Amino acid sequence: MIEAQGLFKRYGDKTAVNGISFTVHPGKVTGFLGPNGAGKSTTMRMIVGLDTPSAGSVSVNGRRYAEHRAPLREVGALLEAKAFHTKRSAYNHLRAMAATHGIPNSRVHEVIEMTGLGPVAKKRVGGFSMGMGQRLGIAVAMLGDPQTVILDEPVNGLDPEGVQWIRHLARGLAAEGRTVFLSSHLMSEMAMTADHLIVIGRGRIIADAPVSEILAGRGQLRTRVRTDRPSDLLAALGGEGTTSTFLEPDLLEITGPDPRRIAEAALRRQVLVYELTPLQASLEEAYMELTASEVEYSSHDLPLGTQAEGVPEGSRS
Ligand SMILES: Nc1ncnc2c1ncn2[C@@H]1O[C@H](COP(=O)(O)OP(=O)(O)OP(=O)(O)O)[C@@H](O)[C@H]1O
Repeated sequence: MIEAQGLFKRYGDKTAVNGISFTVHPGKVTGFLGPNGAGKSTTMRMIVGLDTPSAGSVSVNGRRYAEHRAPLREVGALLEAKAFHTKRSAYNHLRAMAATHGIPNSRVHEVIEMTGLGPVAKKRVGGFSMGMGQRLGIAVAMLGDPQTVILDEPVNGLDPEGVQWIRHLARGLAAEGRTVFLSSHLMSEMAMTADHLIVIGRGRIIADAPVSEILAGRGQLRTRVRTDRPSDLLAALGGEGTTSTFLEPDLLEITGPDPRRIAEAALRRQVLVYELTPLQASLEEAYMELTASEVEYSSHDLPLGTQAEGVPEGSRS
């Protein structure tokens, strides 16, 4: 279990994490979602003691990371690009890590097996593809057989097979009762992997709820309605809480009332309706709606003519 209380981090005059409190529970995959620069990596670094909070605290299984006698056995983390000794083989790298933490060599073989590194374990890490490097990072994280696993943007740069592998791994670890905390800036990815989402924007939490709840609560009800008497149907619905757009002369998109209310109004007014399609807010729509005002920079903020160029400072991934 990870518990953050009023966690705050400032770099100079930049507030990266703005007093957030949350709990990440065992037995589930919790997604940590937010646009670039939202404060995800900073929060994760504070969890594993790589950054010191400016205020507030964060604990893993009731203690701060540094207070654990064998932190590697408590928390395994994959954080951003790793600095491996590129001349060493994956096997030797893992063996050295295990040795310094009093972890038996048998565990090295287990994590190599678990991460599918077997065929390349004796090869130099310098020649590894991004996917293999990512697997090695995860093997390191799993070395201490930790109860809590933290992976920062684990699918970044992975091919579809690698993405699926991460998804299965995360779900499998949660099914074993571990606490799994994964960050991403992709809602579509998180929705397929996570049970619970903590959404962060500009250093603040903007949602903390089960994935299903976030989706259900977001996005207004929209229904596509085809009728040859659209004006009569709209009149029957009454104006309040209803907005409509004509897509074609006989096709409306109605926002507000649910499809049943629309059908009832049509029946009352004897209006023939020959299409009635509920439109669900997509995951990305729900996410965009949640974070709309929270992105550090959006393309609308840039001067005209520069919108497709460059990545503004602070919005790196
Ligand atoms: N060492 C640092 N010094 C100064 N500012 C920093 C530092 N680390 C992060 N920041 C700033 O803090 C904010 C939060 O950054 P952070 O990397 O935590 O966001 P993130 O959500 O992980 O973003 P991304 O998805 O782009 O990795 C950003 O504005 C970033 O520029």
